[in-house]
Amino acid sequence: MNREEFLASWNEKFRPQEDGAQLPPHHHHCLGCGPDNPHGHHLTVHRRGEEVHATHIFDERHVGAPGIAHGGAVATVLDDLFGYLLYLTGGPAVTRQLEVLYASPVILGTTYRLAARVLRAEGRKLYVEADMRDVEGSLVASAAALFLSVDVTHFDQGMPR
Ligand SMILES: CCCCCCCC/C=C\CCCCCCCC(=O)SCCNC(=O)CCNC(=O)[C@H](O)C(C)(C)COP(=O)(O)OP(=O)(O)OC[C@H]1O[C@@H](n2cnc3c(N)ncnc32)[C@H](O)[C@@H]1OP(=O)(O)O
Repeated sequence: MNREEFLASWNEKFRPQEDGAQLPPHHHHCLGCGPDNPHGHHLTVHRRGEEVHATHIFDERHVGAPGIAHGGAVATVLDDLFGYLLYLTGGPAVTRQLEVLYASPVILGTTYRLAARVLRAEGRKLYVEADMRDVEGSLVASAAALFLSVDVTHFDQGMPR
């Protein structure tokens, strides 16, 4: 994707999103949510009020201990979910710090429900939190993160030269 395409898709993504709307992937190859990434989680995320929600099933591509999701894969999904809050706050930001609490093993092939929300915004800083629960509602993981808002030129660093 070149810079012009990037900017065009950016403006489209950051339009206001109605409550209940399915939110667009960060981009088509995003590890968390890109539909065209064969290694990815293909996260599908909706706006629910001032939160973002997703349902996810980890599979053998995400294995750590046998039958259990790798902690890095769980962190990927939580971090990517945070990235969807940016559609509600209205501008780009990136993860500066991420803390994950692993409350119980995340079992492959099992449905989990995730939700994330903004706790507070202070200038460029966005403090966010998320939780992941089993279908009975028990907490299996939670995360807290600091995102820092960036100008779109931040992403020039990854553009092909
Ligand atoms: C190609 C396609 C396109 C299509 C379009 C879609 C693309 C979508 C892309 C993006 C959308 C989101 C996608 C989400 C995906 C999931 C999230 C990720 O995986 S993000 C990737 C991982 N993260 C990084 O790669 C960041 C790497 N880090 C950096 O680049 C820098 O560190 C950065 C930009 C985050 C900050 O650098 P500074 O130089 O701007 O900031 P300083 O000056 O160090 O700090 C700013 C303020 O923050 C405070 N601060 C810093 N750390 C703090 C901390 N731990 N606690 C409290 N305050 C802290 C500082 O004290 C300072 O505060 P004072 O302004 O002085 O008041």
